[in-house]
Amino acid sequence: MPPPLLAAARGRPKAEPRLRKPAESATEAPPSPPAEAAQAEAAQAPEPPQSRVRPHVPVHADAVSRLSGEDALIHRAFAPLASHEGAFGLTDDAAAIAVPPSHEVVATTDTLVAGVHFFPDDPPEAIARKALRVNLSDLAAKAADPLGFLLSIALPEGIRPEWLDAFARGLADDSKKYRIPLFGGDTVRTTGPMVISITALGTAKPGEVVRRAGAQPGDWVMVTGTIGDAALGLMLRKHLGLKALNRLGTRDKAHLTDRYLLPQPRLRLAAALRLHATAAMDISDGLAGDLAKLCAVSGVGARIETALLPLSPAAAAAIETDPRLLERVVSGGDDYEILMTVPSDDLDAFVSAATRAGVAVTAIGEITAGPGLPVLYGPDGPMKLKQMSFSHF
Ligand SMILES: Nc1ncnc2c1ncn2[C@@H]1O[C@H](COP(=O)(O)OP(=O)(O)O)[C@@H](O)[C@H]1O
Ligand SMILES: Cc1ncc(C[n+]2csc(CCOP(=O)(O)OP(=O)(O)O)c2C)c(N)n1
Ligand SMILES: [Mg+2]
Repeated sequence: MPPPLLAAARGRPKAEPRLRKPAESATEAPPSPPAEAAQAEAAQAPEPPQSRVRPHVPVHADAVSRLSGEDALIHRAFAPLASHEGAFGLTDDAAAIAVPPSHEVVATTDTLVAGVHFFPDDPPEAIARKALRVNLSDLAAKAADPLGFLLSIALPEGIRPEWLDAFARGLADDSKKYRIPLFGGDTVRTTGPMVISITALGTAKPGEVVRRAGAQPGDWVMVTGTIGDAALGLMLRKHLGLKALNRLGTRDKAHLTDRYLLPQPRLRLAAALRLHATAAMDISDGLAGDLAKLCAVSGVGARIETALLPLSPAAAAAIETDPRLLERVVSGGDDYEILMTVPSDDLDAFVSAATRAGVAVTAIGEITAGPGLPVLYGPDGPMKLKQMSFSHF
């Protein structure tokens, strides 16, 4: 016996087909009519039915959270971050988000894998914040304003509730700090290492996004903050036993390892970038390799003076003891600073705007006619790098 609903459906008289005949269906696009005919057809066509506007319905999130362990976990850890009404308290299939009028959506995603991007025993708060911040850094490099983010997390066996609560706390802190609410995500079990993937959405006015393509010969090459701290911090974390790093004082060491753990997305630079930068990107893989990518898509070359690189006192002290560390500084990655090019006529205005925004910027070289790989001049002339940047493959 079929269930009553199915039986009723079977007994129903066939409805008139409402779709077009198969020959005209979407699988084979009909030839496009001439413009005049199309206009006439449009004039006669009935108004498309208006879709129903559904009122906002209060969400019974507590009841949902009682359904399964997975729902309870999502409700407890992540729902508090879903402050946007359109995230429906993380109880629906998808979020529905209004974009501010006359803006476009800027979308970016980055994945972090335990053992590849962070150490499994890093503090869970810091892992969460890093996962969000590396995405915010991409939005910052495009001069976009944060709108919201999606979080997918694959958890191995043995992750304790306290770990997840701390992870959620770190994420909540940064979600508030950078005013970027959680729109949704996915939580799954994995038999491999932990994987955290965040997709950040931002907004910008059409044409305002600063591209990697756009650098012009004669532009200044500039960076925010300091370069190389995180790469040296990673060496410290890996206990590579390098004298130059081990000899640093406790505060210097803490500075480098903090810079590895917690990137500082330079979102405040957005207005200055929009006004003055011809090209921009964030430095995730390493200055030399990332500049090479920017040059390649811009069809230019670059000449960098490493003596001009902004270094923290800790990095400067380490390089002074062991000059070979300069190579790590320019190619190690994990900086999450912004690399941008600025026409020489705009330099003063750009530096003033950045300074007003509280972001330090430094000119480190110039864009040359190309295309070609950037050349980095060190104390002994052009550097011959074993590799320009981190690469997964
Ligand atoms: N699996 C993928 N599917 C689609 N696009 C990808 C994928 N991986 C990378 N990309 C795209 O390739 C470009 C370079 O990626 P990546 O080097 O990771 O940039 P970023 O340093 O900004 O994260 C970006 O436009 C990114 O969106
Ligand atoms: C435990 C650990 N080992 C090595 C690194 C170095 N590292 C891993 S990925 C990466 C580059 C950035 O990651 P990627 O996935 O390439 O980010 P994207 O360029 O897409 O933003 C670096 C420098 C690290 N961060 N942590
Ligand atoms: Mg990426």
